[in-house]
Amino acid sequence: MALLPVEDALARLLDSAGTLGTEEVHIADAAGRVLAEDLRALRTQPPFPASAMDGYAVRAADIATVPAELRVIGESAAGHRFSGKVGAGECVRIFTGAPVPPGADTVLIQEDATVLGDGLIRANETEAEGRHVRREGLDFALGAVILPAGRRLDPAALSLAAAANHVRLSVARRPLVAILATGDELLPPGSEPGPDQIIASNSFGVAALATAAGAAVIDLGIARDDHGLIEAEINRARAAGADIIVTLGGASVGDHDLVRDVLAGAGMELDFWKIAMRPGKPLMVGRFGETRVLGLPGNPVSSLVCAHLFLKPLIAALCGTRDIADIRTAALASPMGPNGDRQDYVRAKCTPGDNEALTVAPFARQDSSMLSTLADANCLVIRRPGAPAAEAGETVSCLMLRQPGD
Ligand SMILES: Nc1nc2c(c(=O)[nH]1)N[C@H]1C(S)=C(S)[C@@H](COP(=O)(O)OP(=O)(O)OC[C@H]3O[C@@H](n4cnc5c(N)ncnc54)[C@H](O)[C@@H]3O)O[C@H]1N2
Ligand code: MOO
Repeated sequence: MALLPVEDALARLLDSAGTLGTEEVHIADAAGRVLAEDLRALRTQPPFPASAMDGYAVRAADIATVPAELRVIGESAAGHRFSGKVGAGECVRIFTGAPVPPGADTVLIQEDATVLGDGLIRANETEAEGRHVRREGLDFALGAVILPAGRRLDPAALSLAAAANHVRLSVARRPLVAILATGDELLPPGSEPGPDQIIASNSFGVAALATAAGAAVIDLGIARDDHGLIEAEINRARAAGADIIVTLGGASVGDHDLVRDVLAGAGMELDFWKIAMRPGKPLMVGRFGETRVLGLPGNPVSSLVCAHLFLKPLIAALCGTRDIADIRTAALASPMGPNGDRQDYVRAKCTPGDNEALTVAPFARQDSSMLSTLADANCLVIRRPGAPAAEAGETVSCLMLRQPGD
């Protein structure tokens, strides 16, 4: 039977994945969270016509012909407005951010004025009306939608929300991701492995990816290849209220690959198992009601590549937003052979050239057990199923894992 294409697998995974409800968080704790509803300004910014420069608040008509002498009748500083009005032949010393007093319509920067003493200045340049004046509401007006629902609260969004006087924000509840490693051979880092043992690594990368994507994570540790032990951990994840259960390993066809059987026995509804992808063929997706299950293959590279392609977008969808993969085109530094029938994600390194155009060098070794090559890669060259051989210099698509050149 033909394996499920990657795009179809992703569409099925994301189908009906909506937000998990909302909660309020203090703005200081809201970084990376996703707005649950449109955010409206609670104030107008700037709340008054404000000077954009240090200088003198003047009437443009008074300096239409220069040089022109003006009388300084007061000062307007940020936080301390001048309470009077500027009349003909008058001006007010003003600083950046300060309210422009009534009567004045322009700010003459101080570089264009000479202080004459006795409360007088001389304007040496003309200035158009409204110059260096930020009109009231230039940034946003009371009641305006400043950020849409679904916007991730990045640095600019957080500062904007704060400027609009929000202190608590309604955000999508974080999905809870429970991660379970399986395998008799696995020990946690810091252990002294026996001759047949290795260190369980996948949970750490997958947890980091899930956290960065906006999830809360519980690490269920390592279950041995034992039906009862794996089932106990799955039950623990469900009791903890996991929205996504991620299993690592045991997803393939070997005699000790028990995960799928255990999950099925526990009542998981299997959506699909095995997809047309390399690495990551044994990916398994199912659900216990609203709890989604993502069975990632045990090979470390397969686990992380699947987490990038499937776990990240699923977390984003459950947060009410979209994960848009960073895919760039690059010229191949060396030729690639024809691809097989699975979509291949080839570990590679992208480098920007003089004109910013990218060149990508695929690595010779593509074993899905090799974390050293994955850590060295800054991108994955996407090779379509059945893609013909590609010459050096041909353009290919690269899924970025880090910045090019990094
Ligand atoms: N006869 C077949 N054999 C395999 C097939 C197949 O189609 N037919 N598929 C291969 C592919 S592709 C993959 S990927 C692996 C996936 O197997 P599992 O998901 O069952 O993973 P395991 O067998 O448990 O482990 C594979 C490998 O990864 C190591 N591992 C597992 N968990 C971790 C962890 N948390 N941290 C670090 N390393 C881990 C494990 O020791 C094994 O070396 O199956 C192929 N076989
Ligand atoms: O597809 Mo497996 O994930 O090649 O190593």
